[in-house]
Amino acid sequence: MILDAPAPAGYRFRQLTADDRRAVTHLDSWAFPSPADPDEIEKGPSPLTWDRVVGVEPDGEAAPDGGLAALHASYPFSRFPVPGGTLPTAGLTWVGVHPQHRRRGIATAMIDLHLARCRERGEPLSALFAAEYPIYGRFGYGKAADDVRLTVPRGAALRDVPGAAEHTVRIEHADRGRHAALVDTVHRVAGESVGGTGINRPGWATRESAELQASWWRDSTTFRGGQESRRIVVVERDGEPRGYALLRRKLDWVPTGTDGTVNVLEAVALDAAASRALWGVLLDLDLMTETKPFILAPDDPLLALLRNPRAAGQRRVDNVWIRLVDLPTALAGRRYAAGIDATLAVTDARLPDNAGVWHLRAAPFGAATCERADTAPSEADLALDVRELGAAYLGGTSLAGLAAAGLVDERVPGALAAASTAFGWPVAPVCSWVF
Ligand SMILES: CC(=O)SCCNC(=O)CCNC(=O)[C@H](O)C(C)(C)COP(=O)(O)OP(=O)(O)OC[C@H]1O[C@@H](n2cnc3c(N)ncnc32)[C@H](O)[C@@H]1OP(=O)(O)O
Repeated sequence: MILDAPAPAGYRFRQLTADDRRAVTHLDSWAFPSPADPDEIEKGPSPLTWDRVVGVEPDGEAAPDGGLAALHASYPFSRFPVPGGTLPTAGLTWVGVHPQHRRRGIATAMIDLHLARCRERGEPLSALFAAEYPIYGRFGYGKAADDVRLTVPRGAALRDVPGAAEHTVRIEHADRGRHAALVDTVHRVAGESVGGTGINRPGWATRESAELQASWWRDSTTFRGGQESRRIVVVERDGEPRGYALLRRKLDWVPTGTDGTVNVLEAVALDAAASRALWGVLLDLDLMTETKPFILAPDDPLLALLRNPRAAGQRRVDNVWIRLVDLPTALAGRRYAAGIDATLAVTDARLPDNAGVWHLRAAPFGAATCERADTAPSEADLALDVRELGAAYLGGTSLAGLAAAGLVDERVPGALAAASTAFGWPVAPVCSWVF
């Protein structure tokens, strides 16, 4: 794997291994302050796949706590959902620079190395969750999905769905041995066929690696923030799991009675009836005053089932960001919601191979091709930066909306409406968990 990319003067890259766990934990606690003691964190499983973890060390004398000035890593998503299919994708994560070493170009050098390694591994996309919104646009990542955060009052009325009452409900302590297979299967199937429609949900990454699995099921008191241990609600029909929710309740006793919150970590259902059955439980737990789903797709069934969604105080938050690393493979690797035959003049300051004019052709919901075009950029149908292509890639950001903001240039009249429709997708992109 490439490591000889240039680091800023005075620093060098080093491939890390599991033996570097202590240094990684300490650096991470500098980058992301947390009340958790690094020694306590070290006792649990790490989510990292070590051959994807690269550290930055200062030349000369090693600093304390393992000597790292910075690190970054990526999660392996071999089947990352894109519109109508999947592509190998690197989930960039754990990007952190010690406060003493920041603003010297270390993150920039790490991301250049990350993109080079993605290419070497044959990953045409990189995805991430941004700790702060302004960081990643400069590196060619576009905000490709939003999620919705709600606070639903207890007992909020839901519309009826035929068949919901035919579900049985289990409420149990969440346990990896007992529930991991159920959670993985329902989660995967729900992403492949949203609500049983047969349409997939772009961005719906699965926790593929053994390391991510182990870390996901960890339930240390250190990270509970005063909440109970993790519980699971499973709804079943004819003995088959049709949905689940992972949750933690928090209860405060106040002079007027009780003030409790149901924090829902992840709620997934395979069809409308299962969704209605699941939320019926989650919105009516004793001693609770409100239910807070952590991440919901903007088109999650709950929003349509609530009789008064306005009362749940909806807030949209940026979810997955996408970077096209290998542009032609990425554009040919998804499906399009309408036929498209267009030339795109693309700029990409970090990966010049992606720049130039590309000819994208696809039948509606069919296979696509993307080839270099012998067209002058001034004569291409549309012109845009790779960042905007990343924003539109999962189908959740409209090219027309970006054009209205001056970020996409329509050079041939009519091309924008056609391309914007084609780049859309019937189901909103989202990832149900933060990586
Ligand atoms: C996918 C993930 O892992 S998200 C996690 C990101 N990490 C964190 O938020 C942890 C805390 N922050 C940090 O560790 C660091 O500040 C980082 C990683 C965000 C940036 O590292 P640095 O080495 O300081 O970045 P670098 O020096 O390469 O800066 C490059 C440019 O980005 C800008 N930039 C860096 N961080 C930020 C930020 N948080 N907000 C806005 N701009 C930023 C710099 O000003 C610089 O701009 P310029 O090129 O116009 O001068």
